[in-house]
Amino acid sequence: MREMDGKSAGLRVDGLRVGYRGTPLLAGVEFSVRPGEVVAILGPNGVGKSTVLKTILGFLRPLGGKAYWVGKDGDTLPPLRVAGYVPQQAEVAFGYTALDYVLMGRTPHLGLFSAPGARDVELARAALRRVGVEHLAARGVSSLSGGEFRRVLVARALARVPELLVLDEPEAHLDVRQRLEVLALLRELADRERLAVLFTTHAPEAALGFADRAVLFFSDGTTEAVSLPAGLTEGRLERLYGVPFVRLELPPSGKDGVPFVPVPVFPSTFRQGAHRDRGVK
Ligand SMILES: Nc1ncnc2c1ncn2[C@@H]1O[C@H](COP(=O)(O)OP(=O)(O)OP(=O)(O)O)[C@@H](O)[C@H]1O
Repeated sequence: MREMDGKSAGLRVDGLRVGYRGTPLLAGVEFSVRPGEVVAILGPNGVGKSTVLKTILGFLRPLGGKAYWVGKDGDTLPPLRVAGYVPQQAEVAFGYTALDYVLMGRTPHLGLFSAPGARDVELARAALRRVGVEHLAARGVSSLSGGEFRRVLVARALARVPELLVLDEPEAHLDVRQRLEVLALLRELADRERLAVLFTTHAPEAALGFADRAVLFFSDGTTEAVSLPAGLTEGRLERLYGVPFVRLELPPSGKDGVPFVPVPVFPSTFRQGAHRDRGVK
């Protein structure tokens, strides 16, 4: 891999400050995602995870710092130029088939006023095939299950033939098996096709099972990038969510097995509603 100013190819996020109307939510966001790597962002509701993704992609202006893509040949580009994006919420377009919907992912490659051609259709079909739902090509997107629609959204991002895949809570609202399959697909896209993959999640076990590193966004506005599995300690998770965690050690299951899972412990004070009385007396 060629280096530029000592920097590997991939996404670089340098001292990013994000927020709205000049008021920062998070500062000093610093991490990288190289081709073939999966990086997970973890943090409580409302801390700014989606805001960071949108800022990296250029939909929002940074309050400070920058995010850029270093290409294989050393060129620096805005990340949006090389990215496929799977938003947290996507409009289900009534009247569109899954194939039409995935074809929308080709839009940045089409000339002004030009319709998708045979190659666009082939790339869209290939994207549906890669996520295992080519058989749904002719189905209306509004008739798809949550899990099927998630895969179609990933296919729409892949139809751009991206080098970077950015996903906002890709496994939200899915059952355990579907979550596993979507996360395994992300790992496979990184391992087999050398995509750089960045995703947000509320599940520490999703990061532990499938990511190389995690970036933690704390509610005090600070952030920390940690290696996995070692960096996802009970102490850091408690600081992240304000809930104690215990470590469940797992039996060795081969060299790639996850050695432990952090489990949240819901304190009895919450069960009894005591937290609502805190500070009242
Ligand atoms: N357009 C906007 N203008 C002003 N504030 C906004 C805007 N969009 C989001 N926010 C606020 O910024 C904060 C961070 O929102 P964001 O969606 O980035 O959080 P998140 O970490 O992705 O949350 P969740 O886990 O609930 O999806 C929230 O308080 C939200 O209300």
